[in-house]
Amino acid sequence: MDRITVKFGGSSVADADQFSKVAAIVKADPRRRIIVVSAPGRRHQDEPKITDLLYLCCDMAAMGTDIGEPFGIIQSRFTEIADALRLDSAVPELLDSFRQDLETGCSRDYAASRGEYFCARLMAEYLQAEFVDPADHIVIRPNGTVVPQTYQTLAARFRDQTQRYVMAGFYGRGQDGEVKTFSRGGSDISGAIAARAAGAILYENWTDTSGILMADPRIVGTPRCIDEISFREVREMSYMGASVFHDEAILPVREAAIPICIKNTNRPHDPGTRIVPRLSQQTLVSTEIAGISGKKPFTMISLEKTLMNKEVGFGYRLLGILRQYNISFEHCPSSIDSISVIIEASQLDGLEESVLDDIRRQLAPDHLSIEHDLALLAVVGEGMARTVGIAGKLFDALARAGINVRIINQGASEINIIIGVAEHDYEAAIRAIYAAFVPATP
Ligand SMILES: Nc1ncnc2c1ncn2[C@@H]1O[C@H](COP(=O)(O)OP(=O)(O)O)[C@@H](O)[C@H]1O
Ligand SMILES: N[C@@H](CC(=O)OP(=O)(O)O)C(=O)O
Repeated sequence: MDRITVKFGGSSVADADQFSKVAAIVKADPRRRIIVVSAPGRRHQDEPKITDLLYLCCDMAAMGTDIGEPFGIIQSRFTEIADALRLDSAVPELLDSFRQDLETGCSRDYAASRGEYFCARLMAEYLQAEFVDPADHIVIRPNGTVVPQTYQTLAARFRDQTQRYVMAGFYGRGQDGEVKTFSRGGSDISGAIAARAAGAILYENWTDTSGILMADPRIVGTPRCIDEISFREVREMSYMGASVFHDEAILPVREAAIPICIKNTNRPHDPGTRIVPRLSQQTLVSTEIAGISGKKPFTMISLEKTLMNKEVGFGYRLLGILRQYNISFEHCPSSIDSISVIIEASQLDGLEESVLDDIRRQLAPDHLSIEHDLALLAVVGEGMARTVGIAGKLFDALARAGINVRIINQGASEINIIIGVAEHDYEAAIRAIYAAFVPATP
């Protein structure tokens, strides 16, 4: 039988009402056999996600502080779901022994993983499906990819085509055998791994928006939904801040060419966004850009040195200094006598002075400067390389909005243009670009 893997994000499992929407969606199509869930997310804007509370408990316990308050919130959220759905569940009892694990000292990854673990157990009970613990099957390498054997063991676990399985997202085990999580938002990756292992014909990712929107809805009022987007485009958009789908979640399904659909749990009949290996001709001819995303804050270190271009290995030595501090860089624009590196600001926390000192000593620049509080925006689209006037339209929009562009960079793939602006111009820049490419309908 053809099977569909469905992943429900934190907002889709935030309370008992959301659980019942999930059940209705699963039961509406008998091919939806592999279900992956995140930990309960926010029910409203001001509430923390369960995962945030778990990290908090773990950090508080490590400092010897009483975890009563945050743990109480976690406990009542799971208990409320179990009670409202009338589940005779072991989860409330398991939570008591988990509290002891936290208080006697467990790893941060183990603590964070319990949000998905308890949620999946409740969902399996509710759907009368088999619970799958990913720690038994998914082996995660230090770089966040999984060992190939993962797909075989998981495929064997999912072998009964008539059965429904509920697997916890976000974690597996490390090569040392201990519970290990993916990076934040990583249940999307778990869903992709499950889809590939099950040989699914489709990976549906259910969230709280009706697909991938052309811009972040928290910045642009009601952005247009993208009907179809390519694997390459979505990876760029997600990496640059479109948090609705994890940028690494494309990788497991890409090789198997499994299409993905982003759908809205609260509006299941909306068509959603199709993520496909290659765009259809219709999308290619009808879209200038796929969307705009962005993130912040970034820091830019800039060096000037006359005849830098003749000093073989100058850039190599600069990046070598960053490497010594285990700092990765985002972009590295250069000109004849100058070079800059743009770095995610948090990576320089506590290291800034030492890094600058090393650069001064080892590279002796004529001038060295550091600029904080920058934001990066990405305008993404496969069609951009072939369309005349995209850059003109983009920079004209920013100029009209009075926004000073600090950085311009275009990747070799030509599917994105990266623009750096001051952090305080970030939202205005996104709105200006969006309005230029998506004129308001009267
Ligand atoms: N381009 C975008 N399209 C859709 N959502 C976006 C985009 N950029 C940012 N978001 C945010 O991502 C949220 C969905 O991601 P997330 O909170 O991880 O969902 P889930 O709880 O389903 O995992 C949306 O509610 C929205 O605020
Ligand atoms: N719960 C984890 C993993 C995850 O993917 O969550 P969500 O699907 O709510 O983004 C996190 O908050 O990072």
